Amino acid sequence: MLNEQKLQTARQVPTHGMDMTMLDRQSDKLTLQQEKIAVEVKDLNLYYGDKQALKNINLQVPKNRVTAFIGPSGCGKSTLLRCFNRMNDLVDGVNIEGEILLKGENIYGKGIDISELRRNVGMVFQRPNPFPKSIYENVAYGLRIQGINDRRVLDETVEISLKGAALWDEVKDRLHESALGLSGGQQQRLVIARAIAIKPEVLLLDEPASALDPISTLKIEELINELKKDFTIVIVTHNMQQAARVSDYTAFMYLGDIVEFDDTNTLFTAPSKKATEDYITGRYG
Ligand SMILES: Nc1ncnc2c1ncn2[C@@H]1O[C@H](COP(=O)(O)OP(=O)(O)OP(=O)(O)O)[C@@H](O)[C@H]1O
Repeated sequence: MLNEQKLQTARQVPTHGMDMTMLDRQSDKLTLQQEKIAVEVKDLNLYYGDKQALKNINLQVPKNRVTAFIGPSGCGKSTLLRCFNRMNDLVDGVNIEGEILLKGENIYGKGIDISELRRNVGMVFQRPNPFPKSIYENVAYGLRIQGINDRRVLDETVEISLKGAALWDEVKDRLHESALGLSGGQQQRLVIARAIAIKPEVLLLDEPASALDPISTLKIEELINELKKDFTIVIVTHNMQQAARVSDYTAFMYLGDIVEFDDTNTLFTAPSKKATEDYITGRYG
């Protein structure tokens, strides 16, 4: 139902005051068929005890793109994100069925090395969580636990990662000072530098800017746009404008289902499901 009339209608509905013209930044419609797929979710069900939190999820996450999960509180966004690096394994009473393929291998299969998985799939949380160590040691941490202590390699990685996280200029003269002395926005970029230092395939961002002020939020959004050149990014956000600004593809979730998944432009301007339209136009959620 992506006809011109529907597109016009969808563009006319009020969308939480969102400026939908920003979505015209992509002149060409992205199509999943033309993408390389980084992660594939197949028939994924997740139960917390008796309660089913994810219902038969099937999803292809395109490589070197930003994919956003949106939907009302409790719909399963964070739960789905945490499946990508098996963070839910840590929850008591959780039961997971189905497959998630990363580089063709089922991460829930037998013989999977969880530490190796988490090296390949990095994660950044809502609240910045730097270690109580120096800025330098925070970024070098992942290499050190791999046994890499060569000063030249560490120096180079710290510099490249901090540059990659758009933080280098602000901290290059205080690398050996405590990371806890940085502002919240700087700490979040430091945590991103720490995550990218070990060159993961996929970077999971769970509401990475929701605890930050507007300027820091903008910096994180700009950073996400840069990082997708090197990483596949999946982001959970409550903020629909943010999803529209930063993502290439968006999944709208409701009650544990993916109701609709499409390129962001289409999902926000011409959703094919009424539930999606109701959500993005503020009728519920
Ligand atoms: N550790 C847990 N144990 C039991 N139930 C849980 C647990 N974590 C989440 N849930 C339940 O699973 C469902 C999905 O939660 P989840 O946190 O994934 O939703 P969400 O869409 O990310 O919500 P929010 O936007 O509020 O963060 C909710 O009903 C929630 O109560």
